[in-house]
This record gives sequence, C-alpha cells and structure tokens, in this order.
Amino acid sequence: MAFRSRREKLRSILSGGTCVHPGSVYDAISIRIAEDLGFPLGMFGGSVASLAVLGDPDITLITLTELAEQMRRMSRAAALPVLVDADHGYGNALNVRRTVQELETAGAAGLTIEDTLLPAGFGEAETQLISLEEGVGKMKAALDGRGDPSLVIMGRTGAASITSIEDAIRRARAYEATGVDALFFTGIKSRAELEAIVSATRLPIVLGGAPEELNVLEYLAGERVRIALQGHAPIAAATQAVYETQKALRDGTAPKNLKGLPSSDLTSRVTREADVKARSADVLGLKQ
Ligand SMILES: O=C([O-])CC(=O)C(=O)O
Ligand SMILES: [Mg+2]
Repeated sequence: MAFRSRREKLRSILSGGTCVHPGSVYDAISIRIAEDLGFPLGMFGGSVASLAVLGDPDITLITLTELAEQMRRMSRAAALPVLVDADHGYGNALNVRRTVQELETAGAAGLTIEDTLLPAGFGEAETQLISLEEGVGKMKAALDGRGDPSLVIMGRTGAASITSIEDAIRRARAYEATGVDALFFTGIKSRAELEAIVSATRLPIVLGGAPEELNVLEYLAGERVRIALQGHAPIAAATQAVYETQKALRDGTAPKNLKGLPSSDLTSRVTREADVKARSADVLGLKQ
C-alpha cells in the first residue's frame, strides 16, 4: 500500500515524546510548500476545504466527494502525511464508515470524526452535540470502515466549549474504549482543563485551537499532546495576496511592478519543475 509509510509517520508522531505543529494544507501547492518547509504533518481542516473548494464559510455544505477529491489531489502532489478533518463523517454512522473508505483511498494518513451536530439543526443558534451513544456508534463505524490498519482514526469532541469539561472527559473515555488511535479536543481553555483530561484518559492527544497559556510545545509534550494546531493562516494570507494583486492590476499597476510575487525559483520548486524536465528528457526525447 503506497500510503502506508505516510500513515506510519503520523503514527510515529503520536507514539513519540514531542508535540508538533502541523502545516495547514488545502491544495496541491500548499501541501508542497508545507513539505518543503519541513513540517512533519499537514492538517486539512474542514474550514479550509470549504474555502478552497466552495469559497464558503465552515457550514458543512461541502460534500464527501469534494473533500476526498481535494485530498486525492494533495496525495498526488506530495508525500507529506495529512490529517483530515472529516467533520461529523458526512451523515450517520453508516455514512461515517463510507467516509473513512473514501478518505483512505484518497491517501489520508489519518482523520478525525467529531460529535458535533452537523449541519446545524433547525432553530438552533448554538452548536449542539450528538448523544454520547451516537458518537460511540460513529467511532465504531469509523474503525470498521478502515481497510488499512495503519490509517489513523481519531475521536474528536467539542464538548469542552459546548457543554462542559466533565462531558468532554466522559465522551473522550467512551471514544477511547472503542479503540480509536487518538483523541482530538477543541475548546480547551486552560492548563487545568487540559490536565484534567490528561489524567482521565490514556491515548495521545491532539489539540485544536488553544489559548496562549497552552501554546508551549515542551509543556504540551509533557501532557501527552502530540499535535497542536495553529489555525489556518496560510489560506487567509493567500486570499489577501490575491486581493492585493488583483487590486493593483485593476488600478493600473504594470505586471512587472507588482509586489509580493514568488521568485521563479520558488515557482519552479512548487511545480516540481526539475522532475518534469528530467522526465521530459527521458520520455519525450527533449533536451534538458
Ligand atoms: O480541524 C481543524 O483544522 C479545525 C477545524 O475544525 C477546521 O478548520 O475546520
Ligand atoms: Mg472543522
């Protein structure tokens, strides 16, 4: 299986003694940049998938087919292991099983399934959670859908910011008991909350956005946190760069005077131009 070594790299991060920041990736170019910069892992958030594919906010309008296709494009472009935010698994527990199958064949190294009620329910202004029992069913279905045992499946709960830290712990322990490989938490607000989770669970931990006092890699490593997200600034920066460039052109700036363009060296690296040239020389009979 061509993707196994990517999955084993993610597993070695989870079983290691350090905490890493993943690069935020969302398309073929962004994953190559993250790989070239030496990130050990890419994070493909549902929010950036929605932005890159649909130009939408994070409201789960994207389909599983679109998410998996974007993952497939990244898998072709680079060998960096990618952790995919598979949201609620795109439906009920049977849909979760299908989601795992699709993301596995698209080359994901790992994925998260969360217990948030998505898309938002009728008349619900605040984010809701599904029941613990439904969450457990989804974790079991995710594990059952896995064909390659090296694919990493994480149980994710947003309970800390929706219900309570006690509920987050209760859910995490129940997901842990299903056999998932790691626990992913969002909405942890303090060291005390993290430490309560750490002492009540045993699996490696992944943290979604966290406040400043938590953002010390050595501290997190000592608390069994193996991956700490840093949001998705790269796609936001890309939006600003495209805006500035289009605005300058509209305002009459000559293309040669534009600021913020990549060097030809960077462009040729992200397009893997040297490989293409070598291949063209070989199979098209062209001179290098
Ligand atoms: O998983 C992440 O990267 C955070 C998240 O939910 C998203 O960006 O959709
Ligand atoms: Mg998300």
